[in-house]
Amino acid sequence: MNTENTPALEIVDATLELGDGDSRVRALDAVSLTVRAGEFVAIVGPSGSGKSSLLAVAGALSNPDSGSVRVHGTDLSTLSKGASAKFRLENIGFVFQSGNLLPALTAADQLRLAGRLAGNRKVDAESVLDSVGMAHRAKNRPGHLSGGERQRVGIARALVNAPSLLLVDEPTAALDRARSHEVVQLLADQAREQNVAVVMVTHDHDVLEHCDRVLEMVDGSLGAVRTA
Ligand SMILES: Nc1ncnc2c1ncn2[C@@H]1O[C@H](COP(=O)(O)OP(=O)(O)OP(=O)(O)O)[C@@H](O)[C@H]1O
Repeated sequence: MNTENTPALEIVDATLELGDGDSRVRALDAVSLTVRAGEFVAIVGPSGSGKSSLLAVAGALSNPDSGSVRVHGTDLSTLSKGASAKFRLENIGFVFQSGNLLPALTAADQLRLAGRLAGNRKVDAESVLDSVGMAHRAKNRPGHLSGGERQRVGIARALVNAPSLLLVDEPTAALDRARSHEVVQLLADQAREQNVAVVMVTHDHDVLEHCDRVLEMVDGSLGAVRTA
């Protein structure tokens, strides 16, 4: 059911418990979230409220105990471990706190490797880097890039296989205020231009103006702070 109207992400009543015995916690408590293609959603909330757990179930990294998670119409619980890994590579992009780039590879090679891992040998690394304003740094390794530039390359790498869903974890944690705005504006631009759904977890309330919707996680429950 890969029609144009299918949401990029549809989580219904997801509950996830972590830990054992007395330390068992309900990281997700009947969480529902629908994100359309091209939409940019921010998730805020205190430490330990369940934000990373939400990204983990949305990214097919863990299965909820109950409820369902669909990415572009595919119910993630129906996938075997191998199929889940393949699905993740082809359909979901991840952006981490400080880019998480491989030190030995040039910016262009980071993208080519991500393409090859997903069976995509025809990656036009230069043009994807160009779309995030980094074509002029294609031959640089991460050690010769600024924090903001590393984050841009990380975003380009996450987009290289044209995912339906981009999951972004604290992208501005290592950046100053000006670079933070630039990187989150870039995510907003990419959501629109590539028609990709973006879910970003952040503690940085300063950058929320770039998002279409802001949701707050409290004790495993998700509520709206601002709607589009
Ligand atoms: N592997 C684990 N085993 C047991 N409990 C865990 C595990 N991972 C997380 N938790 C607990 O689950 C709850 C939700 O954690 P989660 O990491 O999703 O929160 P978070 O909002 O992302 O926090 P932060 O902002 O600090 O990263 C917390 O109470 C945490 O202590």
